[in-house]
Amino acid sequence: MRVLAAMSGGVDSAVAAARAVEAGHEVVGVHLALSTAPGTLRTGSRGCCSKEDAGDARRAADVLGIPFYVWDFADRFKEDVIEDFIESYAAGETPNPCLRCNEKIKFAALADRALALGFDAVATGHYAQLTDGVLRRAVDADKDQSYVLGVLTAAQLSRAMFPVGDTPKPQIRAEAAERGLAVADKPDSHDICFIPSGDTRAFLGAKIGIRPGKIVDADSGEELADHEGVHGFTIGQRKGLGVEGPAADGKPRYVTEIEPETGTVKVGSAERLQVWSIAADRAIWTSGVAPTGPVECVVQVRAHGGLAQAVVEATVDGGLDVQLREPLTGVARGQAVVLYRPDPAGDVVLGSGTIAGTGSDRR
Ligand SMILES: Nc1ncnc2c1ncn2[C@@H]1O[C@H](COP(=O)(O)OP(=O)(O)OP(=O)(O)O)[C@@H](O)[C@H]1O
Repeated sequence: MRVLAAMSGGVDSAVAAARAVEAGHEVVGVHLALSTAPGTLRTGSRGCCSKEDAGDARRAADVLGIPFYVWDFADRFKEDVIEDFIESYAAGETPNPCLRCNEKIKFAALADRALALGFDAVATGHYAQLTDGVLRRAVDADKDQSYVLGVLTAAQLSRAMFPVGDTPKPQIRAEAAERGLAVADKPDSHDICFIPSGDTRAFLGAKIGIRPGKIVDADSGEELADHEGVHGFTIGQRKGLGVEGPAADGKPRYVTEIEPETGTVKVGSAERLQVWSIAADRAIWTSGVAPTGPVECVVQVRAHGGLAQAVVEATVDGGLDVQLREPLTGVARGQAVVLYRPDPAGDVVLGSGTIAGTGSDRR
């Protein structure tokens, strides 16, 4: 096969490319330039956008003896990932930009170009397993990225390869060292690649500006404080509320509701966070076919944790109706609900939807 290896400059994608070569594929490496101003980005740390990362990717490709190119996808990334992220937060949601990047950039724009150039597949260093179109969690549970890949359609999965998903991360580092790849000890990337400071609130504040609103007690309706915009909050957040002390009953307060129209952020007790049902839109079924009846699943509602047994049904408008068998907390609009097969391994991805609403009544 002709395989395009997406090389970030990190250790995982370098080993992924190496394994694709070793498997006998004809491999070409590509680094995506995702920032419109790479020169202004930090050195020393990790992310998607620095010149240093492009150089590391090129050196890895040299070691592997494969052709290497840098493709400029900065405009697409800005439009489809960064702007979507900002708009989603401004609308009171909590988006996951990695998920959007997989859906719109790596396995869409990049894969489309690869296909047009005669490649059969795109290989990445994502930690997930893919066999005969079946997407599964990675062997290394701590590194598993199946959640952010759960948005891929059957067609997108049919041209993807995840060569490192069957191996624990420490082994990948050891393998990189054995292969003479200089990135073997490069630190893992963390957080959001286009916010190198890690300060999401400051990033959003600079982009969205100040949109004042009130923090209100969810029980009494009492106004507790002013805030500078709903983009500073996420469901389940406890710290940084700017509200003095606990509630009257002595219990800590959490963000329980965000109303973007009025700019109201409601805070209340942990019990108010309990969710028993989820409405999602933009459903995707990895098999390519929506089931006709209810399906038993294990659902995951954020990148790390947030797992529960559920019964899921496809809705006529292309969404999902998720009825939980046990309550979940911290379920935010804009995040994905990813569905896993409820067998003991619980590792096969069945599909996903984007969380559009939640309900607190048990059906
Ligand atoms: N700028 C980029 N150019 C090309 N491919 C990229 C880029 N950023 C990410 N990727 C691809 O997407 C995969 C997952 O990205 P993620 O940011 O989660 O990687 P990572 O955990 O830092 O892995 P790595 O060690 O390869 O950087 C990478 O392994 C790589 O294949």
